[in-house]
Amino acid sequence: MSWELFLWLLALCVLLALVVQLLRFLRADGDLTLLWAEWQGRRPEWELTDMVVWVTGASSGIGEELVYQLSKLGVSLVLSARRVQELERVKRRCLENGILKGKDILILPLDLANRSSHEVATKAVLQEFGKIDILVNNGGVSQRSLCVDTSLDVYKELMEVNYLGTVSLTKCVLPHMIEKKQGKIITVNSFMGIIAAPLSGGYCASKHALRGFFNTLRTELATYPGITVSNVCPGPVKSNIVKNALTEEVTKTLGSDADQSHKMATSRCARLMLIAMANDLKEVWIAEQPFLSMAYLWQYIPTWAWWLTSKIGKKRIENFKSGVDADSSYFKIWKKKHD
Ligand SMILES: NC(=O)c1ccc[n+]([C@@H]2O[C@H](COP(=O)([O-])OP(=O)(O)OC[C@H]3O[C@@H](n4cnc5c(N)ncnc54)[C@H](O)[C@@H]3O)[C@@H](O)[C@H]2O)c1
Repeated sequence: MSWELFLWLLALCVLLALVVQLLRFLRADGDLTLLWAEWQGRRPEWELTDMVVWVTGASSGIGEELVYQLSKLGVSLVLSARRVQELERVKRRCLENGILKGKDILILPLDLANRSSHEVATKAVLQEFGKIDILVNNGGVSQRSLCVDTSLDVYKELMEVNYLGTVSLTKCVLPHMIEKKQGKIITVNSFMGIIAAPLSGGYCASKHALRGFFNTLRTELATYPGITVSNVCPGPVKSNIVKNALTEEVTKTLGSDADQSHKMATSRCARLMLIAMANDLKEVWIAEQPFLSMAYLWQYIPTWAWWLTSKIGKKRIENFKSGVDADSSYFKIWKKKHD
């Protein structure tokens, strides 16, 4: 074979490999490290057994689905949120579908905004189970309103619940993990902690703040390699987050159940979270395309990201003003093509 032919064949192979990778990327629903960990990494079924896992926001959406999947792994669970009845419903389902017994699940009502209660709650968990191996900071509230229209009280509430509440609970649990030199702190952040988008100024600020805090905490815990800090950043996932989103006033939530067909299945998001937990990944991005590409653009080509975000942003505001879900109408077209 001549050298020329060999080089042509080599170029063709490289091109084919690139096309295959591109096609894979178009179907990816997590960042490359996370998907690698799913393929080759530690399995949650081996890594997360016999642990005490405390999940906030366990009464709905991502937190609820996560505890169902955890209840099949043989862990002890602490379910926290504000509504006891909802937590009892979730506990019942855990017992019906999982391998846990009643004594393995503690219902612990908790309001993230009521910071003075966090120390007592932490003591209650330690009293019940003697340890806390994993804290999943999942509870949170979103926002749909323009900056010009939004009362400062809304921003205050978002920072109280999403940021200060989460930081407060983490600070209560941290001394225990430091004493044991062991633990995992998982915080459900958001794409809004990486990128920016109209209608979510306060939410975006609270999630950016969380990312800054937990990235700093990780550097401070460098002398404790047994304590790991993970930021989980989902894109749109099916849940009640938009329905419960705050609007211009702190007393007013969006209230309507918008079309969620363009969003990722909650079960898939929870499974990828378990992979991140089992493999101690520092930050993971969980989203279907085209949302996933937006995170890559913001991270690696911010000039293009700004250009695209301002184009999409205009449509997002138009949708919101005409009462349609901010994202569904245009991303649904992409999704239909690829389903
Ligand atoms: N669903 C998405 O598209 C999406 C995307 C990115 C990030 N997230 C994040 O995922 C996490 C879970 O949200 P979700 O999508 O499951 O929404 P959800 O509304 O279904 O669940 C939110 C949970 O947080 C709890 N919560 C709210 N305020 C609280 C408070 N003051 N004290 C204690 N608990 C409180 C709720 O009771 C509920 O259990 C949130 O942190 C959210 O920011 C969601």
